[in-house]
Amino acid sequence: NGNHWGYSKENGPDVWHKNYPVALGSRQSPIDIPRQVSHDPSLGPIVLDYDHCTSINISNNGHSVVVNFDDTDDRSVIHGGPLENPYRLKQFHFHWGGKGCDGSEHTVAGNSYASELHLVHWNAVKYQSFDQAATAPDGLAVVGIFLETGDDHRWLHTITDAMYMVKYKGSVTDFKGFNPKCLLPSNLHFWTYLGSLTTPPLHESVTWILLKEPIVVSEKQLGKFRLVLFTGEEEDQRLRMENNFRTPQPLKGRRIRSSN
Ligand SMILES: COc1ccc(/C(C)=C/C(=O)O)cc1
Ligand SMILES: [Zn+2]
Repeated sequence: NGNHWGYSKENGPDVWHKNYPVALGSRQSPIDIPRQVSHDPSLGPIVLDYDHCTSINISNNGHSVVVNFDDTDDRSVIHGGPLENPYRLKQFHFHWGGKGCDGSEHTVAGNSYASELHLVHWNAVKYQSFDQAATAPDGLAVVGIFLETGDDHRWLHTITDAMYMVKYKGSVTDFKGFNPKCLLPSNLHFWTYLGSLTTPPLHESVTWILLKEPIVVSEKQLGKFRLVLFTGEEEDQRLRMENNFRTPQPLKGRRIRSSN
């Protein structure tokens, strides 16, 4: 409908609760990760089995740039850590800021990063579809990876080179043979807590697994994210896609656990 949600003053995170009252719920994301988090020795390592993953396409959904995967079987799953089942990789996408500004969603001791990558997975053991899992309290698992600026990232160019193909909202283009394992930091130590999607419908269905170690990308590579537009080719307004992040939400008594 007309006033579809977005990231501007009129349709952004501060007014999402009008159409999505769960925005004021008890397990919303993102959150700030405090300096001291309880270490849980019973938390095993997170395992990402992406060796046979099948990327399909890259698209601009008007809110982010999304790489979609074939999730018709268990070819790419994560398991371990806080998870009781394997969760299937569905898609990954990014959140970022404006030029020279930070754009992560989660913060660490009040500090933001330049950008944040979300790898979205769903519990295909308990649920028949992603949409069904997306509304269940243990339906989704999202791995969050912080991006900080520095040298060029060796593999990110395959994604940033495809950005000009998805400049406009609603555009999609083939994107095969990409394995997101190349976007992981060397160390998989993580924080984990129960939260939600960070965009509408904001379902409280996500087990968050946030990696402590950021990956490094260059300002030039991040700049290519900002060539993408929120708006469609047919719209007269051309709005650069940037600052597509929600700010930290109240913890409301939730426990955050730390792996090693
Ligand atoms: C069922 O509709 C959905 C729409 C968006 C999403 C995600 C994956 C949102 C987010 O990344 O915050 C899930 C389901
Ligand atoms: Zn996200």
